[in-house]
Amino acid sequence: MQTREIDPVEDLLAYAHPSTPLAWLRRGDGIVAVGDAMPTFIRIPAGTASMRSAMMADAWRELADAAEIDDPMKLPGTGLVGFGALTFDEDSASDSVLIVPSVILGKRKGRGWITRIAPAGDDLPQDRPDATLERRAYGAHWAGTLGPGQQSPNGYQASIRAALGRIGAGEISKVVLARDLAGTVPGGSDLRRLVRELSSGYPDTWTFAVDGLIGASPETLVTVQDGTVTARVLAGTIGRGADADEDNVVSASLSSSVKDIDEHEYAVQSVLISLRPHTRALASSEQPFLLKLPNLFHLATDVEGELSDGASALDLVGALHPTAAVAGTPTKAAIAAIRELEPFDRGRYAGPVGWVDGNGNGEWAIALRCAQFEVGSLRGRDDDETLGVTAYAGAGIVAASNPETELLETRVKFRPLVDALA
Ligand SMILES: C=C(O[C@H]1C=CC=C(C(=O)O)[C@@H]1O)C(=O)O
Repeated sequence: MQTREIDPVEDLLAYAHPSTPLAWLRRGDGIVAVGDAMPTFIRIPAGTASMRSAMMADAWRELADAAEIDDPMKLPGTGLVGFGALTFDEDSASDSVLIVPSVILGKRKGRGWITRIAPAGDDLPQDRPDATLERRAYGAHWAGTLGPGQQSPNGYQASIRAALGRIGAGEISKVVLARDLAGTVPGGSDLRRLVRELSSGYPDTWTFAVDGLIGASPETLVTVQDGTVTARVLAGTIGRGADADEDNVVSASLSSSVKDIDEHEYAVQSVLISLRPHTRALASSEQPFLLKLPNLFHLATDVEGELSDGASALDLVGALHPTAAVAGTPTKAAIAAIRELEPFDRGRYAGPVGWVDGNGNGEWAIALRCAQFEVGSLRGRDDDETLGVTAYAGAGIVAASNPETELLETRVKFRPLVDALA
């Protein structure tokens, strides 16, 4: 494979495939797979005996070890890259995937590049590596529908009450329960429009499109870059106020809410415990800070350490997932409660989504504020066939949770997707 510096491209998404975009963006920077070039898929289906993230990490290591890497730039996202989306639950019926595109365009801090990945023996262009790049005009505006999914608002509140019973009985301390919205989008929709709207409306999030999973997540599961490991833990949420004064009131109430601070602390501890064996000098701030997004405030804690054992970003994904920001505490009992109290399979919602490179560096988010589009068989599909879509949002339940407030919180978390699909 070969990476070459090119003039930075203004709109990376303009080069992506309209119906199966593969993209990872933040503040206009990022990487996208170009057009129709067929990627290589590493699919880890349901029912595999061992941990799917470990199988993926092994498959990636094998591929990376065999690759000839020609990457003079050595920036995050240059060189050999695989885009991944893993299921939340090992028992999910959905596949976990790692996709290696044959052409990638990237941009970071004013520098642009093109990466071409080809089987050994194939010729790669020596000069003007971007000569054949073609922008694709965005397709017509489209709107989708989203309505009740398998978990109704009443059903959701009933599940929260059941969870509160288990918390009261001492079985669990925290569990994150989600609900779903289901709908369709017209056949032939240019899904890049949705990705573009999410990345411009929520520039501080990781905006992703991987195998039909599209969203804008504020939560960094883990990044690894040249031996430095970071994470951004989020838990504890309140909707934005109508104006600056109301924003001050609601954000102050979140910062002082014992319930939210508790909920947050479980999530921070789960990340610290999982990262500690792989790092030295692991540090996090004592107090969470307020992360302000267009739709809500979160309590946030940034974590940073130095990698001590050569683990790859994918290895750390396996060690960290599922954190208590999306599962609960203790993990096993929380997963059992989720399986019983959520009447649907989460698929890749709340799972790890991101990329890994040939040296084990990478950026991974938790797939939140997202929807799964049924694009599995999209290429070669009839253009007028509508496309199914399911969106998900959840909330952390602790002893002091109120079912109605948590339901409202999921409504606020659905906003990015619901607005962008409307
Ligand atoms: C489970 C979700 O959010 C998690 C991440 C941040 C804040 C959360 C909360 O306050 O409940 C959740 O733990 C979701 O967006 O679907």
